[in-house]
Amino acid sequence: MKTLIKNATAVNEFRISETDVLIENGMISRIDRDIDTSGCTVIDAEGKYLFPGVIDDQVHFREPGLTHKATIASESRAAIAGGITSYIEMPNTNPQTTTIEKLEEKFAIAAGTSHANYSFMFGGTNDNLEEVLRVDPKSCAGLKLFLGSSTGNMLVDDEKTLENIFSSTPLIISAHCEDEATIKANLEKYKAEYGDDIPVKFHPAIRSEEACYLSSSRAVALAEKTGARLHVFHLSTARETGLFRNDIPLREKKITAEVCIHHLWFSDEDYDNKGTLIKWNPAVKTSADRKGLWQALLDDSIDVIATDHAPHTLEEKQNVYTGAPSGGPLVQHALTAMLETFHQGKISLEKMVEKMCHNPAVLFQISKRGFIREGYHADLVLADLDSPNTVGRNNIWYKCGWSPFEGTTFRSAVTHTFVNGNLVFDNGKFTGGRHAMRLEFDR
Ligand SMILES: NC(=O)N[C@@H](CC(=O)O)C(=O)O
Repeated sequence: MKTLIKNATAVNEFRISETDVLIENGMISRIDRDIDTSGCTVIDAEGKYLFPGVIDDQVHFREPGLTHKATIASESRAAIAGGITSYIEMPNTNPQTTTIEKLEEKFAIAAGTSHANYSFMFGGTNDNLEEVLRVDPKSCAGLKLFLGSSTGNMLVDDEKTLENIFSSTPLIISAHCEDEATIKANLEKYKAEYGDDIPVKFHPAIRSEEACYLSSSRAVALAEKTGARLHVFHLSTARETGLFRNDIPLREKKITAEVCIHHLWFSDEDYDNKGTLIKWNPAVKTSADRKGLWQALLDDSIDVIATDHAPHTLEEKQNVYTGAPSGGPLVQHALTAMLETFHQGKISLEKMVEKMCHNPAVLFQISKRGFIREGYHADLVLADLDSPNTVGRNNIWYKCGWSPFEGTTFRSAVTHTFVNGNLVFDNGKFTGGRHAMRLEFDR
């Protein structure tokens, strides 16, 4: 079967050009103008933008064990509606992904239910170093370390263990960096004044800039000392961005950084209106922090944009501060939110594609994805940049049924998503059928 995407405006490898793209056997077989339509299913992409499928390097899909919040099936479906065709999922499930057996169980669930291409992070703990060292770097995306506590109680705080992990694993270490002692001391201070019902606007004072900087700078120093390959997840402060280099190409970096949609979009001015719905770890901080993150993204100190998609039920989120879990769902709206920032003049389409599609593939050495290239898997997204739509409960695909963007009108819409050459999302409808594959790595 041949599919031909006709007259698209492709954004790829720092160029924008009019082109046709021919798909055969799940792969991109030709990129050219005026490709012959005979024998092809033709997708008219006139006036639409074509991007490589987005690769999200940090999601929590809650399976196994937390399926009242989300499942691999439900969230990967929301992901393809949002143009995300591949994802890397985190180990803070129940049971945690801290043995090779548990890792393979997750791969089995994804093989049977995922709508988008998948891989997983192995979880490091204070006491599973031996198992970490058994993980084949080709078998999964990398090693996740929670250097600050968050959903799922996976804090790694034993200094000796950390140093051992950093100096011995060949895996890419992806770290959640927030200093636990600082957070605890801050929390006690606010609890003394407010009890459990702390106004959520103090979340960034509790999970403070200092907590982030202390932990990120320690992780970076440890990586420099040991030669470990470190990727710092979800930077949330301007100050942390100074820890990362932008004078060498990504392929040569041993220490890299990610920023998430919510830290680029929201600021502490939004707590009054959104409350615990925008309670994330690390916390959304000041507008000056947001500005610093944008600057670091554009000057390449930050390499990747991700979601940290972390759904909880609305009921859970509506608890008072200490009981409301941190995290929120984002995969369906990440690309349209970034396209909105393009409309606002904050980023070029080429840069957006670099940070959401190319760089996650390069950074994790994902085989044949992340670019529109002949011989690559046909993971592709078409978007209409002039199709205003408002996020509301009637058009949200997350199992939890809510979004921090509710009420927001985006000017752009994802119209078509292809996973491995198959049209899986077509003008607001899922076509049925699953065509996802396990991600492979060129390591
Ligand atoms: N980001 C969050 O606030 N929450 C995440 C965990 C995490 O990444 O910290 C979750 O799994 O709920």
